[in-house]
Amino acid sequence: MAYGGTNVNPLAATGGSTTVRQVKLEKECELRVEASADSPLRLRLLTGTAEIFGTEIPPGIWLNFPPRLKFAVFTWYGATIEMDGSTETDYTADETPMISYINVHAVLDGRRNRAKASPSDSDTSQGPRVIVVGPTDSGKSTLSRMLLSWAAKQGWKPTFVDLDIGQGSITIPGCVAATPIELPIDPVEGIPLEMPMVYFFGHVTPSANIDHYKVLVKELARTLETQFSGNAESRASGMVINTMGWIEGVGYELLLHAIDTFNATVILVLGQEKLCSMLKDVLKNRPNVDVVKLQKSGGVVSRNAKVRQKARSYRIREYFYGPSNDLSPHSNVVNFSDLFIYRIGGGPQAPRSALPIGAEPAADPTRLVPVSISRDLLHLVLAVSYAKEQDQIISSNVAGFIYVTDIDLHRKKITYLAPCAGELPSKNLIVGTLTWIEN
Ligand SMILES: Nc1ncnc2c1ncn2[C@@H]1O[C@H](COP(=O)(O)OP(=O)(O)OP(=O)(O)O)[C@@H](O)[C@H]1O
Repeated sequence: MAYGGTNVNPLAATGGSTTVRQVKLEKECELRVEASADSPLRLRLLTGTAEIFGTEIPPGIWLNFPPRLKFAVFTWYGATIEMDGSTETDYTADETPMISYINVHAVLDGRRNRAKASPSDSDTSQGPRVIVVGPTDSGKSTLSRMLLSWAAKQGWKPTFVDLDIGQGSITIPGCVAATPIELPIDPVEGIPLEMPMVYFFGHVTPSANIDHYKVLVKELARTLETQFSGNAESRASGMVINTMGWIEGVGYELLLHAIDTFNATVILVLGQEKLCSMLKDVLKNRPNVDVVKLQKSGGVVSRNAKVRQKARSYRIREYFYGPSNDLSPHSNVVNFSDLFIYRIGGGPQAPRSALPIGAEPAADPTRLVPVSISRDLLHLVLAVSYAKEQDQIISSNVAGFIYVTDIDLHRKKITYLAPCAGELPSKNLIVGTLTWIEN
């Protein structure tokens, strides 16, 4: 496999701006923008062709960007862009790693074509299973997005798997999820939400319950495997798997677990030599696995803990109210007895009397524990499980989420916000530590 590469060295930043203006981009250059926090920004393509993270911008049409969105408008052949509104920052860069990224896409495309050509052979009919790894803020989600959009543009239907429970892009935080990508991803609306497969972990870091996290990753992989076995098109299109930025210690173990569980065949390592050489070493006996180092883009914006927390809140808000406040969630009041709430993990595994002398009862990380309704549930986000039976809850995907807005202990009533009116698809709910303060 041959992958090219270039250095990253952005041109001088021009800082934030508020005027209507035109920006001329030379071929293979990009305009990097951070939309302002409190005023609108719109942008349109005047001449040439350009794309935002792999999705072509339609000529002449104004695109409206939500506050704080960070993105780049890249052109392969040259373009003129018009911007209207204010930005925190915007500047052009003439050195990007885009050539090396598109080279990766070309290799993946070849593999998809080979897989398509032999649909009945179970070994060769599998398209590339790409996993993108690297430290926090190395551009993993962005690269995943580009690879998916370029593939979709060519008619493939790759599956996007997002294992990043902190800053995932398929649904709310605290979940591992997958969805087929049938069209290039909309630069403003993001990943389409028609039919994602979502498993709720309920925490924003896997360290809250490593075993539970692994169980969910396995369940997701198992479900996708079943879907692939009956769908040659999805199988040939393959997967792009986005991961967390936790790459040390247990985080590294979880990366290896994900590589194994999804049978990844291409590992793209962004911006870290050490991780790349560790992975090459540990996978050297697997000739069908390629470990490829790629440059991190100079445009990737670092986000501190506060910014990440805000982004999580924003994702939850977006789930209930829509990206442009275009959805109307419903507030419902039900009796405590109408819902069965569970958490995963905790509680002694076996009574002390059943253990060998001297052994301490350990908490079972994957035990289903019924939760009695109290004011502790206030402001928590709960998942509605598809499971019909209790013992299926841990291995079931979820239908959606509710947000607890009031607990009336006296009347034994719980008030919650749900994305739509009517009864919940199931009474079995899962709770973790995912909170949200609506503002
Ligand atoms: N070339 C670019 N120009 C401008 N902004 C960019 C560029 N590439 C990425 N970004 C922005 O930088 C931020 C971080 O990128 P991204 O989310 O891809 O990183 P990550 O490695 O997935 O992060 P995490 O630490 O959450 O795993 C995002 O807001 C993204 O839109």
